[in-house]
Amino acid sequence: MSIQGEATLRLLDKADKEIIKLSRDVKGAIYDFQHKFRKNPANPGLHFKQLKGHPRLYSARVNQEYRALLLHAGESDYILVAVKHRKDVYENLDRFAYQINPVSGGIEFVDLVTIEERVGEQKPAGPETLFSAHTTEQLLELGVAEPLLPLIAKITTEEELLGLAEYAPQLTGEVLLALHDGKSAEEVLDQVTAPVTAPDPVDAEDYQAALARPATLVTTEDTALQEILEGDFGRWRVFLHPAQRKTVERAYSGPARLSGGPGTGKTIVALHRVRHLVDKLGPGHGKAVLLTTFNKNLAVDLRRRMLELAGPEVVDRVDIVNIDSLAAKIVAEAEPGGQRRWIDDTKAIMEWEELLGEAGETRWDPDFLHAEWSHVILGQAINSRADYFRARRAGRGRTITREDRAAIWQLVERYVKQLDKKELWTYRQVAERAARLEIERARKIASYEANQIDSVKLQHDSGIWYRPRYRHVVVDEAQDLSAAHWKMLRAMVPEGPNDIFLAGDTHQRLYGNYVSLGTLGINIRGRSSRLTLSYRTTHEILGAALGVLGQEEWDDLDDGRDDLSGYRSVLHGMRPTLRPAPTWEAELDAIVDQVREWDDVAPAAIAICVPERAMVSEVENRLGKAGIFATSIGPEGPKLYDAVHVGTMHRFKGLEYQRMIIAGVAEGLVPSHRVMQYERGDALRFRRELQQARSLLFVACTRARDSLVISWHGRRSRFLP
Ligand SMILES: Nc1ncnc2c1ncn2[C@@H]1O[C@H](COP(=O)(O)OP(=O)(O)OP(=O)(O)O)[C@@H](O)[C@H]1O
Repeated sequence: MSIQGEATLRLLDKADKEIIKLSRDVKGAIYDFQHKFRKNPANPGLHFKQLKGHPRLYSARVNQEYRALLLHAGESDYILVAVKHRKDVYENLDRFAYQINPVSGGIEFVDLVTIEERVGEQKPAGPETLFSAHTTEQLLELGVAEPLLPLIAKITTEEELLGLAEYAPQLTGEVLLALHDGKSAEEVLDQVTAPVTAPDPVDAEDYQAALARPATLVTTEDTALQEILEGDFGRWRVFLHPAQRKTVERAYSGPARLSGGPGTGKTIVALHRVRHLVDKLGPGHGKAVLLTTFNKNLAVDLRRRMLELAGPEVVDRVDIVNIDSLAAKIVAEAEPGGQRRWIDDTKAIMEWEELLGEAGETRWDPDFLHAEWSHVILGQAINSRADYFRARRAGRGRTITREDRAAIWQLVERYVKQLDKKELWTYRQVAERAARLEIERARKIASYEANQIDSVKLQHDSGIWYRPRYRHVVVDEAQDLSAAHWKMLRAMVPEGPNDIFLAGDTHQRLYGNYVSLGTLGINIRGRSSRLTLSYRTTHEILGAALGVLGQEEWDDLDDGRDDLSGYRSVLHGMRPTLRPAPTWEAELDAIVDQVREWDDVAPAAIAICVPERAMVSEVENRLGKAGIFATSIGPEGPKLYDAVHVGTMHRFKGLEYQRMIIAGVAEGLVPSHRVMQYERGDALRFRRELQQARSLLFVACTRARDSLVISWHGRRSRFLP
């Protein structure tokens, strides 16, 4: 083998965990080492040499004491698998093992001594071990790393298992934890192993092929190792789960959808996907990629994370904006100088209240009329009374007569006039208008392409050349977009490979927008994938959160069903605390006590979530009086960072905290009295409202990374176990 010339040096997943713990001096030496090595592995100062009995394993000198362990992956590709003290390398070479996993096809390295130390003192193998019910063949078939089998055979406690999983190859840890959670071998094969199984037969010696597989968890960029050494390391930026990486890099022939429970990394995949698409486009093309989401604060967060992941050059080529701001921009562009203010659904319902009060109308409530107008009339672009008489009212529950329709149409006309007079526009109106403008624009482009003559006229009309707005559209929080949003997006990007990529989870739908993408020209059939491993929340918190969802059925944005089978976590911690209180006052006192008890973490690692807006300031005040700095989360995110965050459940979407208290989880609040008013009457409406209330609590519960307290006063919520 020749080692002349330049080499690549990647870092294997989990090697970072030991490197982070080394002293600053050693880290500095690794920094110099990696530069030298990449330039010329044959540099005599590196003492580069093969380890006895390990044809692919090499050591190289980092400094006088420390050695880097390098796995040769063919040609000039090397993987840094560990940095160790000299004596830990040469004294016991049997401690190291590596392989291409025959199931996943990924490169794996294990240091048996380190893992044994993590597992702790064990009793000799006996019948009482955790995995004695499983045969060696079974474990291997599931993808467990063979060199670890003797150690696995001795594990007797969950603590030992967690110790092993921390340093074992990813798949081994996932499989063992899923078995330990009580899943059958068949379930584990189906839910854990199958999604990361290599599609083609695995050649145990072809390390070059293995290096390219998503199952090989290595850094791809030179900068990653530097970031670890500088202590500025986000694992999400470099070690994608094989299922995540597959989705990031896949070439889709049309629109594709990614689903998955909370914390499975959908946003992370969306970010990586954007970078991947920009890289593939090559130079030029302007801002050819759109990255959009529902909430404004999440769009701000996406920009921050996109910068962190890909740097300003990539970000400059991406439009990152929340969907309603995008629609507003399109409308403003078409109608410059407009004076209108835009209002959200809550304000729009207040406008309905005003109108119904003035009209003395009591047959319908403001919620009902707003939904009828938004979903049936605006949603289907109905412009006349006659069309409304014929309109489909799918999913609206309560049936209405012809006379009802006539009366509703009249009220809607009055309502629209009232908004016009006040120069107001609801976001739904803006979205509909933007969709129509974009559809018109797409039509012009198509006619230009079909008939060159039109181009003269087009240029004449507007003075600009029409071209598609984007080459690729990537959507996060897709479950909350409305039909009008999708119509607008569909028109913004020409149909073709990788045109639209959407990530979302219908279990987290908070804004009542139910769509069928197929009917909106977005055909995702055959291009759907799902993530199942949560990186955020512990197994114990996930269990409680799933309990909140009950036995409801959930859609897949496309007339099919979605579920959370296989949704799991490899993180373990305390069970959530369920804490009743006699009164709201007592609950507030308990919040203060709990936050005081959590003085081992920074205030901003703690959040308190409540069902109603008025409760936010009450919590904030009470904490303030107790000398605890607290801040509320507004529409644009938290007002301050170095404080305990307090907000309503809606505000927590997409966020995460180490410790969380969800307070006020009582009947009448969760679900609210407003929801319960539909119990007698509109059955479909009631079901949907109840489902949405469940989703809201589910979202809140899944924001917690490792501690969750749920409290209530009065009667506990029906959603709690
Ligand atoms: N491959 C990974 N390696 C390390 N951390 C990861 C990885 N993927 C995701 N994470 C972390 O898991 C957490 C959740 O990720 P993300 O926000 O993308 O999940 P999500 O599926 O979008 O969640 P939600 O549906 O709740 O919004 C984040 O802290 C993220 O950094």
